[in-house]
Parts: sequence; structure tokens; C-alpha cells
Amino acid sequence: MRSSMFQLLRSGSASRASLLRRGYSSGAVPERKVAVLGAAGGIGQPLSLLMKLNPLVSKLALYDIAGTPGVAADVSHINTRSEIAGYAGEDQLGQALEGSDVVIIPAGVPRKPGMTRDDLFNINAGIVKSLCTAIAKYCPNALVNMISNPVNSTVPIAAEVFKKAGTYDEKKLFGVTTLDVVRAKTFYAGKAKVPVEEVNVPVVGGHAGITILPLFSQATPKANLPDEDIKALTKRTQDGGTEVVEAKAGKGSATLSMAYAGALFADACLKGLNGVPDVVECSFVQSSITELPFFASKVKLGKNGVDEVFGLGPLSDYEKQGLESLIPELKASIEKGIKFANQS
Ligand SMILES: NC(=O)C1=CN([C@@H]2O[C@H](COP(=O)(O)OP(=O)(O)OC[C@H]3O[C@@H](n4cnc5c(N)ncnc54)[C@H](O)[C@@H]3O)[C@@H](O)[C@H]2O)C=CC1
Ligand SMILES: O=C([O-])CC(=O)C(=O)O
Repeated sequence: MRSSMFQLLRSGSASRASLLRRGYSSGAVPERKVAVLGAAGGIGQPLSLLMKLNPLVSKLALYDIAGTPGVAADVSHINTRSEIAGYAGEDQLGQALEGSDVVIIPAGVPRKPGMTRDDLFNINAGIVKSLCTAIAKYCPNALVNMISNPVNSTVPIAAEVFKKAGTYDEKKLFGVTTLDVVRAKTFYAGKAKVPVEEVNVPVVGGHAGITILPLFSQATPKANLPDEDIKALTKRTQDGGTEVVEAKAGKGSATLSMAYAGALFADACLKGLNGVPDVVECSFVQSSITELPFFASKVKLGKNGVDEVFGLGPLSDYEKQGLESLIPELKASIEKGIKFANQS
């Protein structure tokens, strides 16, 4: 997956050649529209760039409350397959969404030092609710990739909005937790001294603090790291977002690594839609693998979105404890989202 993103970056105008390398015959590449909501933001801009480099995208709609005409004009000069259109302001949201196969949502405020992701709830819950109301109206069949925090609550909000509108399909709603996986892979490779591009680590649970549970016992290549290294790697993965928030010192949270992670996940969704076999990523989805209604785990992506939600596999004692500890916090965040969506 990582190497395919570098292929994209190298492919430039040769997107047809890049598609052929990816196993598509040139006549068989479906048209796919992707919309980015929040496209003028810190994540939105580099994410829009990366989606413009993806040859699976034929139309790219860049929506924000302001600033998108400039971002769209800029990105549109890149000589790759997709046609770009910028949409600014609520009256253009419908047009941005119509016909979308995948909608990526990085709209909303980011953290400042000292804040938790839940501190963003009051502002971002309303933003997500209104955007999802529009998705239900204009592109009810699209796959929705939710980046806006707190993901542990914004995904349940989206589900409730779609249920009320009668459009909910649990196979099509995803909380994007790919950045946790990207971090876990990077940190593990550094500690285990193995090539980073060969590393796989599932990350399960949710997307905030201790609800982020990397399963280093299942990491490959195997490295037999001592317990204290596993604990340190787990903590660093759980606090990865805070590490960036503190380093940015008031200027926001992860944007570039998130754009990379968001582009990887959207690419996986597009591949699944296009019938590419065995596309598996971790994501926060409706789930019955634990007692909680939403949970992140490995998910197989197919022509209709989620094809299969995989179980957790064998856990170490340390991971079993982590799982037990995260359940109450994740449950409360899910319930908070559901309550918000139903009372307002
Ligand atoms: N899931 C994850 O792993 C991660 C999630 N995030 C979250 O992503 C969100 C965005 O972060 P940044 O891009 O850094 O923030 P930002 O403030 O740089 O950009 C947010 C953009 O959203 C736009 N926006 C606000 N209300 C909107 C609406 N109603 N419709 C459309 N656009 C709207 C703003 O105009 C702005 O351009 C935050 O909630 C942040 O916490 C950030 C990093 C990782
Ligand atoms: O930490 C934050 O607020 C942003 C985020 O979700 C991440 O970087 O994982």
C-alpha cells in the first residue's frame, strides 16, 4: 500500500501506465467521483493534492465554507486524470456531493495543546451532523470516510443522521483510523530495526488516547521485543496525536501525516469499490466483534463498502488488559454521539 502511494507520486501524467501497473486494463477503469469536505483546511489541502494524484479518481469535488476556489484552481493544474471543481459555501454543498462514490470529511476544528479530542465535540458534532444530512440527501450511496474528531463520537452521529434519513447502510460508514496504523508501523520499524515498508500492525478500538489499541503481538515481521518496549510503543502510538499537537504548539494537529493516511484509506475504498480482491485496512465501523456497536478492527473492503469485519485474533495479556480498559471510555463516547444526534 505504501509503495503504491509512491508509485502514484512518481506516475504524474502517466496515470494510465500507473493503472495498468495496478492490474486494471486501461478500458476498464471505472469513473469515480470523490468529494473532500473541509478541502481548504490543514488536512484538506494536502489530501486534495494526494487524491488528485490518484488515478482511480475521475472527478474530485473540493468543498469548504470558504477558500476552495483557490485550492481547486491550484490543484487543477496538475496533469493527472481527475477533473477538479471547487465549491464554497452551503448553497454549493449539494452540487459538490451529487454523484460522489466516496466522501472524505476532514471538516472541523483541530486540537490545541492541553485539549482532548472530546473537547472538540461541541463544535465538530454540529458540523458533522449538517454535512451528513446533506450526504443523505445528495449522495446516499457514497462511502463516507470520517476524519473529523472526535471520531469515536462523530461516526455514531453520522450513523444516527443516516438512520433518521432512512439511508443508513452500515457497510458504507468508516471512521478513519489509518493514521494510528501508520504511526504504529513507523514506531515499530524504528524499535525493531526492520524495514518500515514490510511492517504490518493492526490497531483496534477507537481513535483517542487509550481507546487506540495497537496489537504489537500480531506485528510482522516478528521481532520479540521486550515487554517494556511494547509498552513504550503502545503509549507512543496512543499519544501520537498529542505529540504532534504539542510540537505544533497551538498551530493545530497532524495534517500532513493525516492527509497521507486519509489518501491511503480512500484509495483502499476505491479499490474495494472497483472489485480489487483482498483489500484490508483497519477502520472504526459498525461491529459486533465486541459488546460495543462501533469498533475499529481489520475490515475487508469490497464493491459495497465493508465486505467483512475481522475479529481481533489472539491477544497478549497486556492487550487483553488494554481492551478491557478502553471499553468504558469508548462506550461513553459512542453514547454521547448517539445522544447528540437524537436530541438536537
Ligand atoms: N481521524 C484522524 O486520525 C485525525 C483527525 N483530525 C481531525 O480533522 C479535523 C480537521 O483538522 P485540520 O484540517 O487540521 O483543521 P483546519 O482547521 O486546518 O481545517 C478544517 C477545515 O474545515 C472547514 N470547515 C469548518 N466547518 C465546515 C463545514 N461546515 N463544512 C465544510 N468545511 C468546514 C474549515 O473552513 C477548515 O478549512 C479536526 O477535527 C481534527 O481533529 C486530525 C488529524 C487526524
Ligand atoms: O490528535 C489530534 O487531535 C488529531 C488526531 O486525531 C491525530 O493526530 O491522531
